[in-house]
Amino acid sequence: MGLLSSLFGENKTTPQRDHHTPRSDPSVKIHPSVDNGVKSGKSGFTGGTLRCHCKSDQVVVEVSAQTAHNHVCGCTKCWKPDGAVFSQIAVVGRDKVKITAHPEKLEIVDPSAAIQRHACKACGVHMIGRIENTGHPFHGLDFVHTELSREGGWSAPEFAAFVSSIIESGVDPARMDGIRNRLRDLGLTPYDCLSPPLMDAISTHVAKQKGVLAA
Ligand SMILES: N[C@@H](CCC(=O)N[C@@H](CS)C(=O)NCC(=O)O)C(=O)O
Ligand SMILES: [Zn+2]
Ligand SMILES: [Zn+2]
Repeated sequence: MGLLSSLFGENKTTPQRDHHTPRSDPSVKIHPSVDNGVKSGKSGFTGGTLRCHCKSDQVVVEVSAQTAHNHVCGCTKCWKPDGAVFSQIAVVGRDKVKITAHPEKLEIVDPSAAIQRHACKACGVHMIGRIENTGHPFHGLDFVHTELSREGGWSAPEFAAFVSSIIESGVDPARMDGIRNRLRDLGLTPYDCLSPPLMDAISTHVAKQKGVLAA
């Protein structure tokens, strides 16, 4: 069935909420950091140390500030721990991020992507996502997975991004209602791109670049 006929045709495949549809699917492994409830961040927290999953010669990244805009992401590009359907990812100023051990083990997963994800060649964990394009709305921010640190107190995930994209990793579309409701139960409002404040920030940046809004 084509895309349009699946959306508008008689054989509509999008599941409708009825008594067979679970309100929430607590069996889904969203991400280990949120599956037992979202932990709050600590005020006054000033950063910590991220380590890759290698048993020896770990890549180490020092982050010397609290993160912001932490969220879970369902896209296929962000690194996820084994068994998780979502990644957990936050941003921090790139001047607060330093690779302090084994930078030679890092490689950029996709140099053509807007976010250059530096992954450990040995264990596959993404240590930083960096934007080199100075015109990008998020230039100056690095993306980090704070679960790679032993410290507690990092900013808590606030929402779920790119939720529909989990289907691209093989999740059955029929489970989407249950998974979105599980995210809502956890306090992570599901969006199919980024959250409204972040989408507004991107469009504000683009509007200023185009000159339709005062810089
Ligand atoms: N549906 C796509 C979405 C990919 C996507 O756009 N990811 C977002 C969220 S991380 C992004 O900002 N990508 C920029 C990039 O990867 O460089 C997928 O799952 O692969
Ligand atoms: Zn590693
Ligand atoms: Zn992502």
